[in-house]
Amino acid sequence: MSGGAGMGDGAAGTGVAGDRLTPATSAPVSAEGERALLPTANPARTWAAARELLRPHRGLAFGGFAVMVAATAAGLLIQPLLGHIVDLVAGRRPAQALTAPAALLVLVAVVQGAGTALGLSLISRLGETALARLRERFVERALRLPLAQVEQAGSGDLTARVTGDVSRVAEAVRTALPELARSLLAIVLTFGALAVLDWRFLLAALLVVPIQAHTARWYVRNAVPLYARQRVADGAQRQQLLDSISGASTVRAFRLEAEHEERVTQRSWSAVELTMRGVRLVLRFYSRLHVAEYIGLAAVLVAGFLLVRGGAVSIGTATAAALYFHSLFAPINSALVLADDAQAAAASLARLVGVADQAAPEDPAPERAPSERPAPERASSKRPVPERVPYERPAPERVPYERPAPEQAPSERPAPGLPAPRRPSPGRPALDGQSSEGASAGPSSEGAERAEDAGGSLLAGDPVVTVSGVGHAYEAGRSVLHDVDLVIRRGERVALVGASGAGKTTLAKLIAGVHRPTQGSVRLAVPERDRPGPAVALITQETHVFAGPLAEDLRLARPEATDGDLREALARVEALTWVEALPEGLWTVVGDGGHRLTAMRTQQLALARLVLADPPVAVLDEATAEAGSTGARALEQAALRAIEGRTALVVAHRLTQAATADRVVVMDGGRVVESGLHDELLAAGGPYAALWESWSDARSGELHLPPTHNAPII
Ligand SMILES: Nc1ncnc2c1ncn2[C@@H]1O[C@H](COP(=O)(O)OP(=O)(O)OP(=O)(O)O)[C@@H](O)[C@H]1O
Repeated sequence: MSGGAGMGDGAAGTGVAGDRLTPATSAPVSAEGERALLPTANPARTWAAARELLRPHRGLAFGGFAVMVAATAAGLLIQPLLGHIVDLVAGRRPAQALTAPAALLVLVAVVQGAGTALGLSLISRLGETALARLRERFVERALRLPLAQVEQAGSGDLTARVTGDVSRVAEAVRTALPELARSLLAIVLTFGALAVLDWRFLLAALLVVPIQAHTARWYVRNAVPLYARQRVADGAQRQQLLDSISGASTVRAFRLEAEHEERVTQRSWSAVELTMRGVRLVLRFYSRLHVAEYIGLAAVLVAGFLLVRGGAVSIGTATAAALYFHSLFAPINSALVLADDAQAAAASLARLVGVADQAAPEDPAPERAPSERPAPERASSKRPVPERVPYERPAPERVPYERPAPEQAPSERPAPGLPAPRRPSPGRPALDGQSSEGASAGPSSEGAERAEDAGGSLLAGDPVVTVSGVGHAYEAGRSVLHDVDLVIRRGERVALVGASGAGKTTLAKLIAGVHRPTQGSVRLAVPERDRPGPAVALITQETHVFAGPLAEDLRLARPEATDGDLREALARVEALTWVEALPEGLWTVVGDGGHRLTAMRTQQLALARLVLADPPVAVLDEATAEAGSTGARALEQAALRAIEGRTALVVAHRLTQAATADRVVVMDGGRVVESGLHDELLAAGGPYAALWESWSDARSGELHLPPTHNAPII
């Protein structure tokens, strides 16, 4: 039973256990078929992973097992001792004759208790150690999963695995596993003891085995797929709750409350329905077991009656046999119940192994630039400011969509599609394609080579970001970007504007390297700097403050920064005053459980981290969206100061950001539709002028756009 039970799960819809063609992991689609969830290991791989985890602790495993066998065997002396007492009483022996067996009973109980406690603690230690290793591996891999994969699965799936699945497996390791081992031992040894009393008792007791084996097989056959579906439904339900709650303002803005309620209700009910099916299954399972127990007990009693009548055994021996059989009820039931827990735990384990087995990224430190300084001890468990790398796809033959950079003199403007003219300049810094994730793995280095081939250094006006023929689809067949060409030149500050859903965030993420374009290429060519660091950093409004002293949070971006550097960075984004006013200044504990920071302050810290990380290219996406209008203006100023001297792409949700940019790029329907100076574009009376007008009207309160209107983001 336990073998089959332990193998529960479900690689939902991916094949049969042991089938050699079954992939080791599968990426199930949620019950609604809407999301490709993170992969789940198949049963064979789950077993193998469990064995791998236990292998280094074989000594502990054998020791624990031996102690448990000894303790259980000692416990089996109780029934014959009780039988002996029955014989003494039936033989009308004096009361003193009971003293010795009674004393032995006490001794057996003490030995059994102490042995069981020791054995359980050894087995628990074994389980906890293995679990700790699995958890470490899971977290290590989870932190390195490609963001696109996590986004596709939904963070709820990952959250469900980190919380629900980890605690289910931990609970099993702490309680179910040791108890299951104890019960299985008790069952096997008790059958042995019955044989020692008289082989005919064993025969009578074994009558139940076919019934129970059939019941167990029936249960496993039904429970395995059911538990797997339950896990998937659970992940989908959590994801829906997260989607609806975290996007509550959007849901309300677009009047989608009813639709979301409906989706939550649907997913909850599918989870409830599966749970109820599980309950009914368990009830039917127990009723079959009880029938088996009473058939078995009746058989042992009849055998005892016949054997005593034939003079083959004493009443005491028959009593001991009946007690043995009765004592099997508890371990058999508990083994089956625990097998139930083991089923659920195995399904959870398969989901953890599925993630833990994800191939480690080629780059051992994917979030860092290849030449980035060695991580100091304190930074090892934390992630730096999200920073990304360029990647390279074979660039199709295209003429880049490009307008001359505004600061260039007309005579210096390149012809459309041609690189900017280069002037010899001995003092210019050399080029390097360095950046974060995967740069060393190859693709990104091409950009560097090309840049160096082209002259080895950059001037103001040289392309730093080159987007060529880029298209992107989050889901196959549903392109959200089409044929985007864009060149951002050194030192240029480009504002990206457009209606909601135009594709601004997608383009920003592609440039920051969060996603790979499904078509075309994004190249970065950045100058080599004295201090290695990320080539490009992205700030979104989902900035995070890690729990701990504020100084440590800032040092994620530059671990070797002195307190003076931190203060300088804070001053640059106008945060130093409030930081120094905190109870312990830079050492105030912030984040969960610490001093709570407003959204605006959190954004300021993100900007200070950007200053410290000092990337040549900065991508700001909605960095000021969280703040109220006064705060937004202050943040706008802080952002301007943080990106001073960098090549920057700013997703401008307030068009004042566009008005002061070097160039405005307007997107609509996943395409770049206009590009130029604010004044030029206003004068041209095109899409930008229309956006500006509706934005200005909305700001002055003359126009109140309905929430579902395809309005510019403001
Ligand atoms: N992770 C995703 N999975 C599937 N579709 C997505 C995803 N992210 C964005 N989209 C879709 O891509 C399109 C472009 O979205 P994007 O967020 O890039 O636009 P945007 O201009 O930044 O809009 P907003 O300002 O509202 O964020 C939209 O239709 C959006 O629904």
